Amino acid sequence: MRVEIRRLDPDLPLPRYAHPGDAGADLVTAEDVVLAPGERATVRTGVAIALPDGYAAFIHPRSGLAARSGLTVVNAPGTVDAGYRGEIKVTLLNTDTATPVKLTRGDRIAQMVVQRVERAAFVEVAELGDSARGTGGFGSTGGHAAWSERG
Ligand SMILES: O=c1ccn([C@H]2C[C@H](O)[C@@H](COP(=O)(O)OP(=O)(O)OP(=O)(O)O)O2)c(=O)[nH]1
Ligand SMILES: [Mg+2]
Repeated sequence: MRVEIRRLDPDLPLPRYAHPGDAGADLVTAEDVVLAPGERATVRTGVAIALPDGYAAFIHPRSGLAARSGLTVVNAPGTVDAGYRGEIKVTLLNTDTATPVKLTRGDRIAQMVVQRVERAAFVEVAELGDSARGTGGFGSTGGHAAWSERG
């Protein structure tokens, strides 16, 4: 699909899918930033997009950075609305307890997945229809061994 994009920073690359078939296009940071352990920062990506109605873009962490450095996206997945024309930004968090994460302008920091989204018409009713799950949630089907240690 065609998505209009504006480069707000002429020296930075556009979001790019690393391989055919990839769901996420990598976003880069427009800023140099060092995140101390536990620190977060909202960084600019140097791009703005115009998604068609009925679509949204979701900003996800990159697994390699998460696994190797503990870098994540605080509000993952971040939601970019179809109507948003501002610069796309990413709120990063260094979840590591000991090591700072150093990011250099142009580093790929997150990935953006463009998806079709429904617009719901919320219809108020007195009773909801039955379902197999009912109101069970939050571990109702069983949990993890570690849960018992937490009582
Ligand atoms: O990771 C993100 C999340 C959001 N946005 C932009 C695009 C999105 O359309 C807009 C609003 O995002 P959201 O609705 O999540 O934030 P909010 O705190 O509810 O702000 P608002 O009151 O502006 O909706 O901010 C980003 O650039 N990056
Ligand atoms: Mg909002």
